[in-house]
Formats: sequence, C-alpha cells, structure tokens
Amino acid sequence: MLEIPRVEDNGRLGPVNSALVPRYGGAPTYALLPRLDEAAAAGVAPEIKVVGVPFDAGVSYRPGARFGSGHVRQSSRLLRPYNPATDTSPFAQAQVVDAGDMAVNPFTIGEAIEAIQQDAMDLTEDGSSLMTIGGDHTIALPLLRAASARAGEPVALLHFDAHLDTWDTYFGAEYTHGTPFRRAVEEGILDTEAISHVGTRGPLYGKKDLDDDHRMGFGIVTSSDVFRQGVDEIVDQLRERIGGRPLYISVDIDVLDPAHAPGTGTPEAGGITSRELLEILRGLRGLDIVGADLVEVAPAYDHAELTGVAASHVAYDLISLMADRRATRAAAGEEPGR
Ligand SMILES: N=C(N)NCCCC(=O)O
Ligand SMILES: [Zn+2]
Ligand SMILES: [Zn+2]
Repeated sequence: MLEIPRVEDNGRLGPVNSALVPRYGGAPTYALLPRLDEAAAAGVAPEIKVVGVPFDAGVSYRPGARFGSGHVRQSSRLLRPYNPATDTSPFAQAQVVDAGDMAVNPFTIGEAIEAIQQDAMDLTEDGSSLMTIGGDHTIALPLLRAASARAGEPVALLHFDAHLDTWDTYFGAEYTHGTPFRRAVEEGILDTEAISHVGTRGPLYGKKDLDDDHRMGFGIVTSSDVFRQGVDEIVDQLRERIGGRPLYISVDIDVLDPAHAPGTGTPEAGGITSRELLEILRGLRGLDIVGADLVEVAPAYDHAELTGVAASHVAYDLISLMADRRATRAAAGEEPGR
C-alpha cells in the first residue's frame, strides 16, 4: 500500500496533499478527504460525514441521478482546504470524512426510503452531521425524518429548488422526487413556522399547487425575487424566519439555471446563478444547521463537469457552515453535536 500524504491541520486528517500527489489520480473521495475507515485507522473521530445515495427510482422525467454522488466526488478533486469567502478551514474545524454510498434498493422505493432513514440514524449515532449527496429528491424525506429524530423536534427547512416538491402523488405513488416535502409536513417533522423554498420558477400544473403549498406553511422566494431583491435582502428575510431553530438545508441542483447546471433531470429556464446560490449559503453562517443534502445531479446530461463542479462547491460551502457551527459551539463549551 502506498503511503498517501495528507494535509493535517488542528489534529484533523484532511485531503490528500495535492502539492505532493496529483489530485487527478487516485480514488475520488469527496474533496480527496479520508474515507471513514481511514479516519478510524488513524484514530480520529469523524464529525461531518459526506455520504452518497445512488438512487433515482423516484424521478418523473429524465433518469440518471443515481450516478450523482460519483460525479460530484469526481468533480470535487480541485477543492482546496481554505475557504476565503468565509475565512474558514472547514477540514481543520471539523473532521470531515467520506462515508461512501448507501446500499439502496433500486426497485422498491419504500424499502430504499427505510434503508436511507436507518443508515442516516446509524451514521449520526456518534454525534456526526451528514452532508448527503444524491440521488433524486425522494431521499430528502428519510433524511429529514432522521434529522428531526436526532434534533428531538421538528426542524426548520430551507429548500433550494426550481420546484416546490410539495405535490401529492404521481401515478398514485406517494413517495417520489416531486412529493417529499408534502409528506414531511404531513408527518409533522417540519417546523411549519420556518419552512421556505428558494429559487422556484417554471410552469405548474395549476394555481392550486401554490395554494396547497401556502396552506402547508411554506414561504416562497422565487428565482425572480433573488434577481429583483438581491442576495443580502433575501438572506435577511430567511435568517429572520429561521432564527435559532434547528435547520435542515436541502439543495436540488436544478435551482441553478440550466446554463450553470445542465446535468439534471427536470431543468427549468430562468434559474439563479451558482454565484447567487453560494452567496446566499454563505449568508447563513451561524445558523443551527443539523444536516444538508445536495440532490438531482444527473451526469449523463452534464458537459465539462459544469454541474459536478457547481455541486461540489455547494457541498463545500454547506460543509463550511456546518464545520464553523460545530467549532463555534465547541469553543463556547457547548455540545459539539449537530
Ligand atoms: N425534484 C425535482 N427535481 N423535480 C420534481 C419535478 C416534479 C414534476 O415532474 O412535476
Ligand atoms: Zn427537487
Ligand atoms: Zn427540482
């Protein structure tokens, strides 16, 4: 076995040292971080786990998001340890590891959902936070179940997406990528005082879609709102609504305009830019983020890793937020968890 030199900072095992080893070779873990078993062998305890969910049996249009986690990992090789946008070093503030992919049933959606929920519970047993890489948006439901179980209360939700994903059924099916957030509201796992969609746009089935969504408690910041009001104003509104609640962030990569993220299954014109999305995320610093997912990357429709690179950077800024939050809590002598 070759000895692989890694960046070590603050007692934590970081990415492969790309000043010594070509970053385009070797196994593509997320950001070239150590695998869970490598961290365990080195005797360091994981604090944030990146985990993939290769599942796309819930899609209503183009398939292929089952390959999303692999594509995001491959497109994450160029990420570096220091995040100048927030002046943070996420991999030094928290031990981040790649926990691999969940083994989910591609034929039985119900079984896959149960397995994702159980795996999410198992992976967070030690107090770790999850950064999940999908997979289609169906997977947000079991991830939210696990997040609210761990938080011990319903969680606030920030949902970045072109779509509402609060529809009821497709072909009679209740568990699909267009329905996770309606199910989550029905199950009582969301704090409906603080749930918002950001970046929505595109044609709907009817005005009732919006009425139902509003009745469930969702606030909406559309893609045009981001354009017309600007990032800072939007960030202020979102922070005000969320306050100190435990917050789950779900990012569907199709929130970005297809020019920024063509590699996805249900593209809609008129989306926000990757710069706008990253800036909104950076504005959420200090909020009590209990977990996040990044879904709907479908590499078959990608070009030149545009979508993969955007997705890997979104995950990097989400990890930066979670790592910073954990470090701030630890410094204040509070429980490091979530
Ligand atoms: N979650 C995503 N990406 N798309 C949902 C689209 C549902 C529909 O086809 O109406
Ligand atoms: Zn979605
Ligand atoms: Zn979507």
